[in-house]
Amino acid sequence: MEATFVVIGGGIAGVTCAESLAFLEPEESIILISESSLIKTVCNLYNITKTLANFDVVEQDSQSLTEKFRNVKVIHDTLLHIDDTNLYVETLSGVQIKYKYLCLCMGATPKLIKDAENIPQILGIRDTDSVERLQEKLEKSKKIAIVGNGGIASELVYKLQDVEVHWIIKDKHISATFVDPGAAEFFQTSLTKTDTEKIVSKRMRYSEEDFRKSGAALGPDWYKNLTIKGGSNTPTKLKVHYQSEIESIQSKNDNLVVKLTTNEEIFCDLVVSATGVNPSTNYTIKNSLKLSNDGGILVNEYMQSNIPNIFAAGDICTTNFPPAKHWFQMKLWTQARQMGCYAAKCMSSHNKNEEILQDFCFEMFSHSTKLFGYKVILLGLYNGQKLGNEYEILLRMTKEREYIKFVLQNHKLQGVVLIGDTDLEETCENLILNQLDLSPYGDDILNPDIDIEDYFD
Ligand SMILES: Cc1cc2nc3c(=O)[nH]c(=O)nc-3n(C[C@H](O)[C@H](O)[C@H](O)COP(=O)(O)OP(=O)(O)OC[C@H]3O[C@@H](n4cnc5c(N)ncnc54)[C@H](O)[C@@H]3O)c2cc1C
Ligand SMILES: NC(=O)C1=CN([C@@H]2O[C@H](COP(=O)(O)OP(=O)(O)OC[C@H]3O[C@@H](n4cnc5c(N)ncnc54)[C@H](OP(=O)(O)O)[C@@H]3O)[C@@H](O)[C@H]2O)C=CC1
Repeated sequence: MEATFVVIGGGIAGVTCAESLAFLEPEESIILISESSLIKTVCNLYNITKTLANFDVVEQDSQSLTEKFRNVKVIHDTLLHIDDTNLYVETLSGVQIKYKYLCLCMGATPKLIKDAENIPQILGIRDTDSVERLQEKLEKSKKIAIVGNGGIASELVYKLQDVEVHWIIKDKHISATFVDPGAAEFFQTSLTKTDTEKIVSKRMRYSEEDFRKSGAALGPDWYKNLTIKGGSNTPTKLKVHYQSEIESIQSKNDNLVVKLTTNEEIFCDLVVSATGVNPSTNYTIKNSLKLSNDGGILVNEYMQSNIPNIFAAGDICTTNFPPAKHWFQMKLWTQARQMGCYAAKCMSSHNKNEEILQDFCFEMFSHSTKLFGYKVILLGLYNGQKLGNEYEILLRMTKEREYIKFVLQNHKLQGVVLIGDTDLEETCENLILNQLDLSPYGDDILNPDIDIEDYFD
């Protein structure tokens, strides 16, 4: 078997890459290798601003892709080996597929705490199977511990019902991968809300029917229609263990004893390790691909690895080019989609010997999500990333309504955190991109009596 373009992985990066190739190269053959018959696709895409987009994510039968694009073939199989000298891949079922260009989009797997190897009550979350396992174990649990202070932990803590939750975080404030201590304080009231008081999400989400197995990472609002309930008949109780790490976990008669670096001990039924991801390395290759310290395939500004006709996109790759001032990589859905699309453009341009222009999406970091029931928009260097101590912060907060943080350097906007319905995303994006001198406006820029949007119209 052979194809001009072979793409591996049925997650958002791989599927977007295959779809984009089909559009850009209608006369060339494309093979997508997906481990399952369900693939992730994006629909109802609309741009909120130049860099921010909202979209629905649906899991579709891979046949829909082949029906839509006659030059795409989907093979349900697993990549085992790449022979990059003779340009073919070998799969688990023994098929060899020759390629001219190969794009690796095999995502990542949860990076669990070390005790997980020996203790089955320590779980991670990545795909629908792992969530089902969590649901099953939770039903029998009265008390659980969650370790990690990023996206998954923040979402789980808000969603869990009928269980006592001990949230173990290294930092002085919650949700540290996304927000600063001020915003964490803003979220505090949400933490103590009862289930019925919690704000219902109105954003993109899966329907019950869509929530099926695919092996790919779950995405925005994955928990929306799920019941994630413990086995306690009392309402959810939460205790946050700040500046704590796990020292050891012992399993005693199906119960776990979690010892923290603060010497505290937690007796619980289950531990959820929400401690980040490791890029997939579940294949072999004849010559070496250069990897970053975190195991990601290093890619240049054209999503190209050190082996010229092997490209990579999404959670499996680590960017290795001087980024634009306001951009940095994070393992997120949006970036996986953008990289999948851009890798397709790069491979196609390479194939046609055309010049490649870097995509606008690498100009500025942008992320739209939901935390503790609030809309959260992060733009540019929203936490002062890359700025050292050389920046100022302007804040405006109205309890339970909005939290706005501007990060300024030399009176120019470098990043923002917008929580709640602020309607400021477009204005802020423009101010970051065009680096307007804001000194004439002073602190008035966040004066609630002034409509910033009008100001900069
Ligand atoms: C619980 C959860 C919630 C999240 N929420 C958000 C959110 O709200 N917003 C956001 O922006 N991001 C979110 N993310 C992150 C986002 O889902 C990922 O960044 C994104 O899906 C990565 O896409 P990908 O295509 O690179 O990888 P994946 O989705 O991991 O897809 C990789 C695919 O490759 C397949 N594969 C692996 N190895 C092989 C092989 N050897 N051969 C063939 N196929 C293989 C896998 O089965 C999988 O289908 C969330 C992640 C999780 C786990
Ligand atoms: N709403 C959203 O946008 C969501 C996004 N996601 C994405 O899905 C992926 C997986 O999510 P998640 O697992 O939460 O990963 P994240 O990278 O978001 O967070 C991992 C957290 O675990 C901490 N950590 C790492 N190792 C340890 C350890 N050994 N002990 C204690 N804490 C540790 C990290 O701290 P430190 O950084 O200090 O190492 C960090 O706080 C991420 O790419 C995430 O961005 C997931 C859910 C929602």
